[in-house]
Amino acid sequence: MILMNDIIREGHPTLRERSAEVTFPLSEQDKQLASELLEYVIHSQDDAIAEKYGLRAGIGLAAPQVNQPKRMFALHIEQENDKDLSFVAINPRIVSHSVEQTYLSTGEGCLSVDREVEGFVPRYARITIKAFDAEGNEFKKRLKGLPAIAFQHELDHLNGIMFYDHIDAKEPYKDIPGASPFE
Ligand SMILES: O=CN(O)CCNC(=O)c1cccc(Cl)c1Cl
Ligand code: NI
Repeated sequence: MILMNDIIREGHPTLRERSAEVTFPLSEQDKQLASELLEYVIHSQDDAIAEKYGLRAGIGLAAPQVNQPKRMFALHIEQENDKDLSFVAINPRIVSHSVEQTYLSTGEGCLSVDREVEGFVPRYARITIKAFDAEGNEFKKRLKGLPAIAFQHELDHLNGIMFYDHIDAKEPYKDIPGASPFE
């Protein structure tokens, strides 16, 4: 299982690389990686397991964060209407997006960043994505709210982008035109 000391931190060059497309059928290693990424985010949100293994909570985890520069990440977001969002996205891409932007009013955090970086991170408010599952089946989703924000945070990791790259250093809380905050 993935533990905190498997997660690389800012300064490690892999975090600034563009990850490579995954080829199908997945190798056994890539299948294992995909399931371990999802397992990490699920475990990290279980207080008992997180405490037992010293896991810092996350709603997503990208392969480059465990020094595997491959285009895959996992998301696990429990939603009120218990329509949990829980999946691995392989070779993910945004196929369309709203003009409207949003941002998390609390800002974003990252397991690869051992410090608070304050400020609004502008994200597309709504996105249509396509990706493959571990069996090679392509799927399409329309996301908004936290799922949309998290998907963009993870996709950035596959392109060597960190969340704070989007924060206006001079005015971290600068109003983002036409954006409604996601509270
Ligand atoms: O790349 C994934 N991580 O670094 C996991 C830790 N960060 C989070 O769970 C997190 C926290 C706040 C906002 C967003 Cl969008 C995300 Cl993703
Ligand atoms: Ni991150």
